[in-house]
Amino acid sequence: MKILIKNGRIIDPAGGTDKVADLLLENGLVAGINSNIPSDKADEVIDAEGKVVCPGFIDLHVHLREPGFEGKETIESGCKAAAAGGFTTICPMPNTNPAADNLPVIDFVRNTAAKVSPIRVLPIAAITKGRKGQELSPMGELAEAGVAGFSDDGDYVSNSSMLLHALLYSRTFGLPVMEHCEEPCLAEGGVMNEGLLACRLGLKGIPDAAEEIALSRDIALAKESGGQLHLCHISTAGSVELVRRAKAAGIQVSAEVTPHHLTLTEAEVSGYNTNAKVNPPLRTQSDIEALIKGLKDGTIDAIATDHAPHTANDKLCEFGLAANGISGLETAFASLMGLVHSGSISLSLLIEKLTAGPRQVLGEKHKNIGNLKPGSSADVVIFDPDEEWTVDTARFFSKGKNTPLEGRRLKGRVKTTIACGRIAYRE
Ligand SMILES: NC(=O)N[C@@H](CC(=O)O)C(=O)O
Repeated sequence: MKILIKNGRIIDPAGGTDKVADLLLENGLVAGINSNIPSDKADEVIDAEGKVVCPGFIDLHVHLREPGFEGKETIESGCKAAAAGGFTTICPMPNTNPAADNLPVIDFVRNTAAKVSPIRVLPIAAITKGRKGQELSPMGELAEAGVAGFSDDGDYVSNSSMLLHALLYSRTFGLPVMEHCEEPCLAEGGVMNEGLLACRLGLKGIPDAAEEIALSRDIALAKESGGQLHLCHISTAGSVELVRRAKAAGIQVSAEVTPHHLTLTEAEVSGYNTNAKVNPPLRTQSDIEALIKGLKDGTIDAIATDHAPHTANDKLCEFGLAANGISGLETAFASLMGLVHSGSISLSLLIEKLTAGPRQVLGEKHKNIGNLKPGSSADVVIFDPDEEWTVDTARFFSKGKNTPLEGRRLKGRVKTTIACGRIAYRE
């Protein structure tokens, strides 16, 4: 099977490419980039004039909810949503029921994905059994089975000795330990960012310190162990500075930020909108500025959606009782394009943080994704950077309609997603 993508602006940050040319995909791999590749060579020709062609996006952090919470999302609905969002590789988190802390659950996720998913699914296994923080999961067995990393996401591994050992083991596996940094005593009962607005709304806040204390301890443990620490969804200016200093000191640490923490502030919560309730909470404009600076100077390695779908009932309730999370796969790219259109970041930086950046966190084993070098996996997204559209959750592939972006105009639209040389999504 040969697919020829003609006359697109090909941007591949890993290969330093940014030019108008043709891209040929053959037998699931990138065959080459050239000008005027003859069309008769291809089974399918896609006209990409005026569009951008880049490596398929990689999302280090999604919640697919299956097994256990199929009312919120299934592997099939989540993977279709991902493909529609331009993602060709996603890493589902293990906070399912049962938790993905053992081989049968990991196998179930992988086998189901193999049957129903148009894109690549690289599951993350739990750090501790049942994500309870008491006893390590069989990390060696899970690593051998090919999981992409370890995380108790949704919960912080409070026991320092437990996390130290997980980091020590991660060294032998060459896999990231992905931490949800939240000091539970400080965060307890909090439902939004701590500050004046929380006071005015009468809601209990979560202070920056809850994230920063947790993250500081984790950095100390990464230094102690030499393990590969990855910090999930960092959200405060203080966290950016702590990661910056850790990297400068040579500690092996990487970090991700979500599209919502880069584009939305706590003001979204003003009308007690439960669709803006998320963990970590939406913060302030100065946090956004620090996070963008962190993307630009390399402190933050990747943008990850933390796609957290919930049912309508999970959100149709008092603010304090509503579930945390934003369904993000289908709006991530376009909402981030807002940062490009406003001049806050460049298009190539955005693409880098959705492709080469997360690829690096996954390690050498996955070096054939996140770039368009010949021989790499034929994972490609074609998008129109200027097309405007209105978010309509009724049209989401995701079962999770929980987004504060409903009805918003966004600029930038995914047109075609190709994963492993096959069309995964076409508008
Ligand atoms: N990010 C979220 O707001 N929610 C996550 C878990 C979590 O990180 O709290 C979820 O699984 O729903």
